[in-house]
Amino acid sequence: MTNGQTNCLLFGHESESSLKKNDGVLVKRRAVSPLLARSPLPEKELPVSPPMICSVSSISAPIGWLLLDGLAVRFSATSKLTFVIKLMDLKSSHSSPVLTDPAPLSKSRLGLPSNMAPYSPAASPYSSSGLYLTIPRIINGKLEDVRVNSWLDAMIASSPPRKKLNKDMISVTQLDDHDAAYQTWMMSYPSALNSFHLITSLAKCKTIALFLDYDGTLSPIVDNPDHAFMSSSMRAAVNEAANYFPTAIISGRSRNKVHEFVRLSDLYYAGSHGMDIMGPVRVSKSVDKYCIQTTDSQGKEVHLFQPASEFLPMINEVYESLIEITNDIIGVKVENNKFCVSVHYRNVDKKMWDEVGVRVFGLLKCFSRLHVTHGRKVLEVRPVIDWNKGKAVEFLLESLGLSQRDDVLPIYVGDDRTDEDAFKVLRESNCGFGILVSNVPKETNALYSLRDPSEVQEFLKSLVRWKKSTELQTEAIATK
Ligand SMILES: O=P(O)(O)OC[C@H]1O[C@H](O[C@H]2O[C@H](CO)[C@@H](O)[C@H](O)[C@H]2O)[C@H](O)[C@@H](O)[C@@H]1O
Repeated sequence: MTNGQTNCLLFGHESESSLKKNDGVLVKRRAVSPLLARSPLPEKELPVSPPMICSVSSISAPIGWLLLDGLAVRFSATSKLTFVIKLMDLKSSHSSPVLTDPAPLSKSRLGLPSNMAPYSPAASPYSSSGLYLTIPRIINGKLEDVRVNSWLDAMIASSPPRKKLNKDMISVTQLDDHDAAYQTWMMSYPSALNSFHLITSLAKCKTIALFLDYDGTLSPIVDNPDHAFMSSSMRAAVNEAANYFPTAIISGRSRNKVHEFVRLSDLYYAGSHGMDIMGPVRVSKSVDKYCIQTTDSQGKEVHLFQPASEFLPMINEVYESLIEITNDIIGVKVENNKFCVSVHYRNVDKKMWDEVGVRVFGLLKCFSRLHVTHGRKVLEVRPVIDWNKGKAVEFLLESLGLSQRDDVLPIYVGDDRTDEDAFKVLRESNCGFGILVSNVPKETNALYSLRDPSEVQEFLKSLVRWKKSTELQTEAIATK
């Protein structure tokens, strides 16, 4: 590290910063040398004063990672301006407090030696309260401190650009930088396809339980949420996977809606971010007032678990109000997901995003038992209850008789912030792992990554091929 200008490389944007600091700039840094990235690496927090970010040019993402002389540095800024980052004074004493990984992989029930595990930093849980970083930016040629602390920043940062980069509009250097940033990030979150041998060696003699998110994981992100169809090849891949592994879809959509999209019967469905689960009849004898025994569309006995059932009238009321208060904003779509409501702003002019937020958060002031979380260009209004996709995974594992067992490997595949709850549960329990679907670097509690739904499909097919071949080998050994 040197004083003065330093070359930097934009890592793409991530969703939110966990950093809280009012005076000066606080950065998290992490070495990204290929050698180090393979082992659980302590993150260091580095308070920098005077601020290290001091002048501006061409970074348009509000939050992200920079590669500075081999160190990954997270930055945050309001998005409407562009930034140049120069390193002025790092004051790196190397004695700053060390943030260690809360779930050391060396203790993992996965049996994965720590030096083989892909490093994943301890991501902070996402919060809807926005960002907390003071950062200097240039306004009209003047350097000003800006407190970035709003839901608008979270709305802007909520989703990577979906459209393919237009190679005519963008320089080769920028394309190279984008790719280099992704490749560097993948050292920490390796491709689940490239790491397939490692994954199957972990899965040997274990029951894999599959948990799959829907939008952005099994279906590509599209402008109209009603058109987020699953391809027939993906349906076939999920169906085959469900023949070999207990499989559940866990979606933010209503359970009925996601079932309409997936149209497969041999799996379990959890809608409304896990607040509406139709699962197997539970072996547990404990009485739960939210759990009722019923039959599914095929007449099979199932358990229906709806921990937010008392919120139904409130959710319907807020849904009607949200339609009313946003109907003059072109492009807003309000979706009733039964126990939660989505307010989509993907098709709203960016200039109006602020207004969408003002109205949604304004209305929510009258509903203290509801809160808002951020998804991909969507505000999700949900009951304030201690339930999420992570709890849904735990609930389903227990229902299937697969919890607290060393011979079970749960794998959760998802692309969005609400999936982080599930990644975190698996990460902290050390019994399985998450796979983040993303084609841009993001902070995550997942262990592996896949670029897009087509890679998810390939991964599912590979799991089935592997399972079939191990079964054949076992049969061959048995008949010898
Ligand atoms: O948990 P998920 O299954 O991923 O559901 C999360 C939200 O997914 C849907 O919205 C997202 O996908 C849409 C279709 O591609 C896209 O138009 C939208 O911008 C995305 O946010 C769904 O419509 C929401 O209700 C879910 O909350």
